[in-house]
Amino acid sequence: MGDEEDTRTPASKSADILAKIKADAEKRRSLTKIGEKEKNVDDHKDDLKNRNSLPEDGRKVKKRLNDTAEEEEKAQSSKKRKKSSSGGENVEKEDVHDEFPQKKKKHKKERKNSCEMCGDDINDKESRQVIMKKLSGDDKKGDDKDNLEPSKSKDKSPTKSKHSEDGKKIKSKKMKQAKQESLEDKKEDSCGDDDDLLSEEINGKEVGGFTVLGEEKPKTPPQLGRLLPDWLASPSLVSADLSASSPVETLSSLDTRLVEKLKENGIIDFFPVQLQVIPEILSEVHYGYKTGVAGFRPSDLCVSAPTGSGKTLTFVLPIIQALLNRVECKLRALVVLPVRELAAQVYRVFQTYCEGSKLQVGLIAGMKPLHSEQRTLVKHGYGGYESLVDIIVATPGRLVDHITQTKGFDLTALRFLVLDEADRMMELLKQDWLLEVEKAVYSKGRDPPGPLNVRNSYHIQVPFQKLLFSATLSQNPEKIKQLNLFQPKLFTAVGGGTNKGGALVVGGISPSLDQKQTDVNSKGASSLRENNNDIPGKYTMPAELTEECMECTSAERPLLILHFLLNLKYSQILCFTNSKDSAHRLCLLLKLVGGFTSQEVTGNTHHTKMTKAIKKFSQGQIDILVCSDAMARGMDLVNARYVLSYDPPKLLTTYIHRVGRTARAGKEGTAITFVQDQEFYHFKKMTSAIRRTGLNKIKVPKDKLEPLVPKLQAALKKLSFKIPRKGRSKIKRGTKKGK
Ligand SMILES: Nc1ncnc2c1ncn2[C@@H]1O[C@H](COP(=O)(O)OP(=O)(O)OP(=O)(O)O)[C@@H](O)[C@H]1O
Repeated sequence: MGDEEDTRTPASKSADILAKIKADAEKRRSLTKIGEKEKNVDDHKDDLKNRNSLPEDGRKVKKRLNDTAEEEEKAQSSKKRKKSSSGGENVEKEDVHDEFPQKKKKHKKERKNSCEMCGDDINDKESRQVIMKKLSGDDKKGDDKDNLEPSKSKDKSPTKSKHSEDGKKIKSKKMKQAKQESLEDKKEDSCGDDDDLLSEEINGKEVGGFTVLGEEKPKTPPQLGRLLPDWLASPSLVSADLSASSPVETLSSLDTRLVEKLKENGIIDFFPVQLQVIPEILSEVHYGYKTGVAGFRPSDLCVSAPTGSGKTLTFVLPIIQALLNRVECKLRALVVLPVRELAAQVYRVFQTYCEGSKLQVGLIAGMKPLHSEQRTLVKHGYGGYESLVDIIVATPGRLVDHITQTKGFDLTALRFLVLDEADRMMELLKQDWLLEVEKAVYSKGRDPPGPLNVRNSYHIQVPFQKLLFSATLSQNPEKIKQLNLFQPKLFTAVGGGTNKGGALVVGGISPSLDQKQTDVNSKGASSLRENNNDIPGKYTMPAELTEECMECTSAERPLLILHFLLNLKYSQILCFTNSKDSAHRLCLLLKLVGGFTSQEVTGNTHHTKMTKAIKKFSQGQIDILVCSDAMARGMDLVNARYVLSYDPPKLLTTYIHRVGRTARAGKEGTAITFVQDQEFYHFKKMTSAIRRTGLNKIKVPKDKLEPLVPKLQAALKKLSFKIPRKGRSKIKRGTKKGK
């Protein structure tokens, strides 16, 4: 396009050149057209593009013309300055040229040369200017260059003159002025509010014959508040303070047989969560397990209470009481837990409190082969299959195995479904175990919950109630929705105030919901939201727990353990690592040092070995039990006094469950977390939601650790022989295969 315009310019030699370029390009185009007749329009466009890129000569000419025009304008402006002013900058610039006539000549020569090359008529100023404007399309650039040119020439001069110095001063003055102007502009811009007002005033008005439409400013959206379902927003509050307990007799609705059992097992008082939740469950079985209150289906319950606050008995007791007077043995209660050791633990509690009654409890957690578990669940009688159990404690995987493979395994009479460690169970929902259970429950003519109609009003609908328990229960409505809860009710623990290490209950002591809401929105709570993407205000820590954070290097960690065991004579220590390998290595090392008893318990440990180790630890026969996070949840190690986190946990929930292995049932306990310098910030931030006071770092003086170094080094030397180097085992295996 630009080329076409140039041809239309007044007749000049430069214009001729441009015409030449155009003609050249035309030739090329025509040649390509002849050569490629069958090419489509796109090819033609490409050709035009090539045309723009091909005439290198033309570009050169354009450049030269630019240079020439610039030079000409410089000459013109210097002449004008000469005429118009007698002082200041212009005078100085004139002088520069006057002083250096050679320079002037050189400029002229350059112009002449360039014109010889391009064939332009340099005397035709008008044409040159027009060409210049057309080609460059930017007059200002040329002007700027013009302004700079004299100073450039000055710099190149062999001697520095007075004038040139003056010129510099003037230039710097100019620069300052420009700076000031730009600063003022910026100031104006930064006065946001005033500016906004101004623009609003101007907006829609006539300015210089134009209507100012103004800019559309983005409006900041109003901040959204938390909008929760009613049952989550207004939970029933339970005190986390275990000292606020009441004698077991205070629960008048509890069967006397169970009260006796409790006393036999040394339980004299009920903890707050038990005092509140047991009557709630019992109220729905007052007229038997077959109907809810007034024939309505009972609400599902969610209970969030700190670790070691007695949640297990909270569901064990009312379930047993509901089924105590049953006539026919049918599977009516199902308790699901994430791991088999936990399932075995809860199974033992059920057995303890069912002892002496006709109720039968079963365990299906994969500890025995499937067929031997099947024999304990159902038998084939005269009238078909009969259930041998009233209550089953299960892990989700094995439960699904029985639903799909065990003949006569019938869930249609199920009254209670308990999800202990419910937040973990929600994570396992991906395995669809709950869908399988619900499918089995609503089969063989049992109607799923729905509106009352003539058909279902004729026969009694056994209500199906879900009970959820956890110390870190997710109150994220999206997650909870997956559980298909029916008119759920939430019991959440609050209270206690700060514990000895500064950790506290998120929410604080709050008799009223309003108070709780205030605390929920506190700074700590908001960081919890950040960490977990969950609704805050749900995690509580045992008030008897003392938390410590020990700053150390990676190499110092085993030394610190030796210091605790050998110098401070600590015992009943649970030591958590972040991996099985790490636990294995540490346990080996500690055994090599000697002087105390240690044992390892991880996900790889066989369950009989694990049960033995837990028993020994509870009896005080093991000083330190090194474990992975497989042991972090739910395990009731009654005598654990110290919880060491050899590696700091990555998640807040993991931390809560780890430290919750101590300070249980109102007993004192200490949690010590080893934190390296670079890990401290993350750890502090992660745990900030469960503490109100700052987290203090403790350091053991080096002089206390140094005497232990030779012992550790000797053990490490032995350990290097015990643990094969990377690849050694592979090589061995490889050679075996080769053989
Ligand atoms: N009322 C009570 N009085 C004294 N001890 C109790 C009482 N209730 C439960 N316990 C004991 O407290 C310990 C912890 O109970 P439990 O295992 O039920 O806690 P939990 O809340 O389920 O903890 P976690 O969240 O870690 O699983 C158990 O040893 C249990 O026997």
